[in-house]
Amino acid sequence: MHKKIVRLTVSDVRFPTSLEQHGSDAMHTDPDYSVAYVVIETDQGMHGYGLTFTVGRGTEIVVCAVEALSALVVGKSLEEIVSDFRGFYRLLTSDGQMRWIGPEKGVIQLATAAVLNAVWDLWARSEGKPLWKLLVEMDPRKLISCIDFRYITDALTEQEALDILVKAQTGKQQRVDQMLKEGYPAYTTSCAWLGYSDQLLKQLCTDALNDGWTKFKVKVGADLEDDIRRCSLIRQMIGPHNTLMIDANQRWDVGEAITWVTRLAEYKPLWIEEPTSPDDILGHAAISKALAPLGIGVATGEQCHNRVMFKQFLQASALQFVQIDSCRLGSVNENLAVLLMAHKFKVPVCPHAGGVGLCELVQHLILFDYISVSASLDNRMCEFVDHLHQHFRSPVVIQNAHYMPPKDPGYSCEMLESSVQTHQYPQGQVWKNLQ
Ligand SMILES: C[C@H](O)[C@@H](O)CC(=O)C(=O)O
Ligand SMILES: [Mg+2]
Repeated sequence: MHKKIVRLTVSDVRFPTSLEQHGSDAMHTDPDYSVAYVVIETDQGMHGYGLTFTVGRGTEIVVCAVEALSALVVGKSLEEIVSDFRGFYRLLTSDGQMRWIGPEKGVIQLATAAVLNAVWDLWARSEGKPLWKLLVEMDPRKLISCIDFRYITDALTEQEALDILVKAQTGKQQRVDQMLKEGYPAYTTSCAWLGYSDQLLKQLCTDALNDGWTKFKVKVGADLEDDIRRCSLIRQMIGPHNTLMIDANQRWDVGEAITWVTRLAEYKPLWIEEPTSPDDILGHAAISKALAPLGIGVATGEQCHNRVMFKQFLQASALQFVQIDSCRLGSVNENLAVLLMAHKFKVPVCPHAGGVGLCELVQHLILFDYISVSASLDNRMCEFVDHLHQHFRSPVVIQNAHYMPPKDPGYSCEMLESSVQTHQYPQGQVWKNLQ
């Protein structure tokens, strides 16, 4: 049946997380976790929900960008879109006038992600499947037809991508069954935001260990003595066999990153995340080379804005862990391209999640990666952050530090209407109360 999109609405929804320093790091000291929240509606009354993540001020600019894109979506039918999803992706990202304010980066790319996430949600709902299942059960050729290969064929051709997907058909059902039983391994960032006191860090780490967590990420980068104290504390608490990662959120220059992380090497971090500017591919390559003898890898991606950047990171051996983000890249379409490139370059994918709704979204992509692309869990895990899940209709389910595959149809990012109303900025009650 034809499903024509007749309306797109977008809301600026913010949560005052900065009040308690949730989400704080060396560069984002007062984040208010927020979303530009998109709802599309068809002439038959079906809805698709999408979002992109932001950290407070500036969300109104993303909202404007979504409004600018809406004319390209409203009036199209879902069938028309998915029969040539690559073409539709290009329509949004290559509009002859709007591409000037990108292309495929910054605010316009965040807005593209929000809109396309809603379209993917609508597609999965219309098929009655959670998104990961829609992807896993899709014919490989159809999947490939959703990806824009422009600018990446020197690293991955369509044929190579197809071969990867076809090869991974073997053993697929066992991996589906395994995921349904055990879930996908996760790590937690919730214990050690930069603004948390040592006392809170200890309390949260104790709780997390009791809940079965074995992999922990700590924010670093503002003050070396603080980092030494906090890393030493957390390493003592988790013991030598659990995994520690550190995240500097782009705080350092290249040389400074190498010196600083070398000082933290005794705490045996698996990776240093975002050591320097997210655009500095050769800088990341230099850091990777310098830290390799210490057994520390470089992870990045939460602000890597498109497949072309990821291509170069991979070509330059500038990262050892690919951190896809469901809202930074151009939705599922562009994430598929990066998952396939990472597989070709043999680099594990450990997605960025957290924020508002990022865990809900990215769990679908990493399940697809395991079942249909990588077929491996080696050195792989997905971030989890324990904030704001109560605002979603189908929140993530974590069991024994694993993401359990979502069962509800769609892409899991429909928010509760009451949460949207009370947190709209600036008119929602939560914000009125703070004035
Ligand atoms: C501002 C965000 O909370 C950021 O610190 C998240 C992040 O870097 C991560 O989860 O990794
Ligand atoms: Mg990070």
